[in-house]
Amino acid sequence: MDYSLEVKDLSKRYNTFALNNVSFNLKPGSIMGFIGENGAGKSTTIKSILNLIHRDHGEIKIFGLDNIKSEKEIRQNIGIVFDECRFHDTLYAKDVDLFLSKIYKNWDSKLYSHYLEQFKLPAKKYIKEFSRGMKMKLSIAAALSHNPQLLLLDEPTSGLDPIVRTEILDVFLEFIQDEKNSILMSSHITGDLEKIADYITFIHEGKIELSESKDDIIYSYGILKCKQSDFSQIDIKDIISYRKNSFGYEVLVTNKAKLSRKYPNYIIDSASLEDIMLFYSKGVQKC
Ligand SMILES: Nc1ncnc2c1ncn2[C@@H]1O[C@H](COP(=O)(O)OP(=O)(O)OP(=O)(O)O)[C@@H](O)[C@H]1O
Repeated sequence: MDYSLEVKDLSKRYNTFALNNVSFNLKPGSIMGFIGENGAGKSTTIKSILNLIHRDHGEIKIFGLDNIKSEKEIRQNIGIVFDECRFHDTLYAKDVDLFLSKIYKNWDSKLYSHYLEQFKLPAKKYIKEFSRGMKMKLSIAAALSHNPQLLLLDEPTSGLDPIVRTEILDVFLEFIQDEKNSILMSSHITGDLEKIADYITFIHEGKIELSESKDDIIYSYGILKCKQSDFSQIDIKDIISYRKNSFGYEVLVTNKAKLSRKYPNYIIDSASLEDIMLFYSKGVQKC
């Protein structure tokens, strides 16, 4: 199996929004960060992958199987975490064990207890008395304890402090160590993805702008800075997007190394994932 997840030409139209031929692939043994501004289409894509919403067009394969025809079989092998805890407030963490053992064939109560211990979650305390961080850790413990091969995570670390986030990111890194498992994780915390993701897929207004190795993106993208009077010297073909400020222009470019030679008089700084998102969202796009 070449890919754990293949999304091809996925389209979905709502009244005022459309996913437009979304395509990307996720390799086993890797983490893909799924980024984009609010309303870009991340959750709509993840819900389509899980067949929670009806798509208009496209094909989705998970472990090489069609996500609709083989939904039941696939679900047994996927761990899901949304940004809200899906367990009822009046349950104890230990009740989740009983409940999910009836749903998942490969449910591993020992592994679940191990995660409760690792995350310092009390087995006998109402979930309504858990903090947000505790609820997220409970969701992650539950998502991992039926030994899935794919984790689909929609903002799993939102609203959590850096210590809890680091703890959770370590668990995700451990999860993919066997080279069979993989993770698709949407997040606005691009710094987290810079730490753990192997690939980044960036969606903007329902369209995939890039889906590449994180290292290639960080190596290739840059921000060229020039004075207002020099802006016309920049070849329009080299401009992805630009922003004007009081000092001059900032231009998002790719192929930083080549352009540093082409424009030796201008500074080209490295671009972070946040910069890239910002330029696509707030900059003026030229090509
Ligand atoms: N059931 C629905 N009916 C109509 N429009 C919807 C529905 N669900 C989502 N949308 C719209 O689709 C667009 C994309 O929403 P989506 O939740 O996929 O974005 P997102 O990238 O996950 O955003 P966020 O980062 O804020 O979670 C938004 O404009 C949203 O209003």
